[in-house]
Amino acid sequence: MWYPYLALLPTESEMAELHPLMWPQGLSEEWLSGSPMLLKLQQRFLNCREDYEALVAAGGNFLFPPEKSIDAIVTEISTRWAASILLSRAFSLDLTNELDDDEFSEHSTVLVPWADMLNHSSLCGKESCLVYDSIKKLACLHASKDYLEGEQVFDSYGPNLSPSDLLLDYGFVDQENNNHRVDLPASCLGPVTGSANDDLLRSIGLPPDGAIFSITEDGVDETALAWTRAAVASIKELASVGWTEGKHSQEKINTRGNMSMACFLKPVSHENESEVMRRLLSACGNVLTQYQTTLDEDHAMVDNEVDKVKVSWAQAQAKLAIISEKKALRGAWKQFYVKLKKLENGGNFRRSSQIKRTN
Ligand SMILES: C[S@@+](CC[C@H](N)C(=O)[O-])C[C@H]1O[C@@H](n2cnc3c(N)ncnc32)[C@H](O)[C@@H]1O
Repeated sequence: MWYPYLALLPTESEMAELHPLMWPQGLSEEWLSGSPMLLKLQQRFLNCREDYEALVAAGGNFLFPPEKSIDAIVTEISTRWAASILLSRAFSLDLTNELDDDEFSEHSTVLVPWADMLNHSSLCGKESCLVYDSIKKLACLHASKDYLEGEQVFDSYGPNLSPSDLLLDYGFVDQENNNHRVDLPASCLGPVTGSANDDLLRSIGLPPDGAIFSITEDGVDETALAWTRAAVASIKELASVGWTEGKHSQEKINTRGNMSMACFLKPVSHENESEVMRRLLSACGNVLTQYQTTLDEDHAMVDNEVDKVKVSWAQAQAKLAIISEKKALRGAWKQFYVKLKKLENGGNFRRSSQIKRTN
C-alpha cells in the first residue's frame, strides 16, 4: 500500500544536496564556519552515530537471512538518511481528544504520508499548519489563499521558524522568511558573578552551561533579560529579590528561585542594567567576528557564482541562513548599543519600585 509513497521519497544520493545531515562533515564545517548552527549540526551528527551503533548492536543488519545476500542496510549514512527524512517530514500534532476533559494537550511527532509532499512557504501563516481534528479523526490543512488550478499549493512548517531552523531541519531557506533569529548558548554572555547566581539559575532549570537564548533584530526577550540580570547581579541585589546563597531548603528551592527570577523581569539597578547591556553587546560582537565570510561574500554565494565557480544550491542555502543570523546579530547589537549609551548618559533608567512610586 505504501510503495507509491516510499518510491517518491528522496534517495540517499538525492538527499546529499537536500539536507545538512547528509552533507559531508568537512563541507558543513566549511559552509557553516563560525555560525552557532555548526554546533547544533555537529551534535546531530553525534546523535546519528549513537543511533547507528545502537541499531547495529540490536542486530539491525541481521534482518535478512544471509542467503539473500543483501548488503548491510544499517550504515552510518543510511541512519543519517533516515534521520534527515524524519526531521524534514515529521509533523508535531496534538492527538488528544478535546472532548476528554481530563486529558492534557500533548504534541506527538507523527508522519502523515502524502501531506508531507507539500512544500513550505513563509508567506503561509499559522492557518496553513497541519492540525489534527480529533472529532473527525483527520489531519486537516487550510489554504492560506485562493489557488488557481495547476498552481503549486504550499503549507507552513511553522509560523515562527527562522531561516536557521529551516536550514537545519529541512535543508532550505525561503527568501520570504524574515524571522531573523540566532540561538546562542548562555556561556556566550561570559561568566556569572558568583556561586549564588549560579545556584539561582540552576534552581529554575536554566544553568549557565545549558541555557540557550535567542537573539532577534529587536534584541532579546524579557526572559533572556531576566536571566542575564540574575547572572550578573551582586550579592546585595540577589538578597533584594529574596535569594540568599545556601538559605533555601531543597523542597522550596524551585519556588523561591522562580519568585526571585520574576523580580529580575524589571531592571534592578543602574549598574546591573549597564552590565547586562555590555554583556549582550559583546556577545553579539564576538559571534559576528567568528564568521569566516563577509556579508558581500555571502551575497555573492547566494547569487550563485564566486570567481566564475558555480556555488552549489546547498551552499547557497547555508549562506542565506548565515545572512539571516548576521541580520539578527547586527540589529540586536544596535539595540544594545543605544540602550547602553542611554544608561551611560544617566538617562532612561527606572527601577520597578520607582515606576510604582511615580504612578
Ligand atoms: C516535507 S518535504 C516537502 C515535499 C518535498 N518536495 C518532498 O516530497 O520531498 C520537505 C522537503 O521539501 C523541500 N522543500 C520544502 N519547501 C521548500 C521550499 N520552499 N523551497 C525549497 N525546498 C523546499 C526541502 O527539501 C524539505 O526538506
